[in-house]
Amino acid sequence: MLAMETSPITSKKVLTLVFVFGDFDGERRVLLGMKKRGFGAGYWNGFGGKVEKGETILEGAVRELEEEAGIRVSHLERAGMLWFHFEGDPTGLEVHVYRGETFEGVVSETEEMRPEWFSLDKIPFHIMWPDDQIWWPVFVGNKKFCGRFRFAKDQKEILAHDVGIFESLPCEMEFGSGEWVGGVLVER
Ligand SMILES: Nc1[nH]c(=O)nc2c1ncn2[C@H]1C[C@H](O)[C@@H](COP(=O)(O)OP(=O)(O)OP(=O)(O)O)O1
Repeated sequence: MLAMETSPITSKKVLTLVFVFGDFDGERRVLLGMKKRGFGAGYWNGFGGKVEKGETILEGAVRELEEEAGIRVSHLERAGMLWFHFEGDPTGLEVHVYRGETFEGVVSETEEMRPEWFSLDKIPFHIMWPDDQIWWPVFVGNKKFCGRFRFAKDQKEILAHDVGIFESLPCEMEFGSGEWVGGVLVER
């Protein structure tokens, strides 16, 4: 197999992604938001965004959830880390994924997101980032995970990826380490 040509990553953006789960008469659901503008507009996703100067990643996650869905959480569990690299873009994304189980306040639509509860057997993967269906089963299985995805320039096609289950986070795997070979990540 030939190594695929990749463009280098020279900087990264640290982002958060929060999924809140709830029980509705015994049916487990997850709160997703339809992104109304910006990066990933038109996709259902968890809530999150950039971590600001002076706040921890967890604080950033809590703030974004309140700004985008109107709810406050006192506890979020660290669930996974995802790295994204788009061909031709030197800035990689380091996304910290969190899970929440309880919250205060009323779920509300905001300028950025239209929230809706989805039963776990009706997750709208066809209207989500294409990587989501790959790591989702590990995430809902309550395993800690790390995943790396290399997207084509069109931000739709996944050229290479791998997802691993880890005992604890951050995982030993590092963003940008290893070499992408024909869809499988090969460690250097
Ligand atoms: N491939 C991917 N799969 C996924 O599930 N979530 C992704 C993703 N790539 C990015 N995200 C998430 C991380 C984060 O929660 C969100 C992007 O947040 P941002 O706040 O950066 O977006 P915006 O362009 O709206 O930013 P602002 O310009 O600050 O409003 O999308």
